[in-house]
Amino acid sequence: MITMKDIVREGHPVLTQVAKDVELPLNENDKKTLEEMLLFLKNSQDEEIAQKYDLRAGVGLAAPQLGISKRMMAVHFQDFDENEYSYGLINPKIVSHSIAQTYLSSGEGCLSVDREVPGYVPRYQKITIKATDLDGNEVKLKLRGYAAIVFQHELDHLNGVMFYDHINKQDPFTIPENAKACD
Ligand SMILES: O=C(O)C[C@@H](Cc1ccccc1)[C@H](O)SCc1ccccc1
Ligand code: NI
Repeated sequence: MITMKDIVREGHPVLTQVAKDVELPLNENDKKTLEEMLLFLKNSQDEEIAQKYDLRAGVGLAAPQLGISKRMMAVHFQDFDENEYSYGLINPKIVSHSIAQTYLSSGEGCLSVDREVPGYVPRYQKITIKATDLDGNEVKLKLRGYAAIVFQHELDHLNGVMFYDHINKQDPFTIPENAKACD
């Protein structure tokens, strides 16, 4: 099972590389890795398991965070309207997005960053993502608000971008242009 020792931390070059497309159909090794990533998120949100294995709660995980420079990501969370999202995705891409932006008023964190980095992280308010899921099906997801933020955070990892790269250097708490807080 994946634990925190398997998650690479900032400074590791893989976190700033653009990950490579994954060959389809998924080979056994990549499928196992992606299933393990989804299981890690579920374990990290289970109080007993998280305490037993000292896991930091996570709602998303990207393969580069395991030192694997491949375009695979997992998400497991409920949004503020209790819609559930639980996916292992391969070669995800944003096919359309709003001009309007959003952000979390609490800022963002990252399982690969062992420090607080205060500031607003501007993200698209609405995105449409296309990807292949763990069963080999093409999925098209229309996301907004918190769900859009989580997916964009993970997609950034596939492009070697960290959440703090988006924070305004002059004033971290500048409200992003045409943006509304999502929480
Ligand atoms: O490091 C990661 O990629 C996982 C992040 C994803 C994330 C961070 C901020 C905002 C949206 C997604 C972790 O989930 S950070 C810990 C966390 C846990 C619960 C809720 C939000 C953030
Ligand atoms: Ni992260």
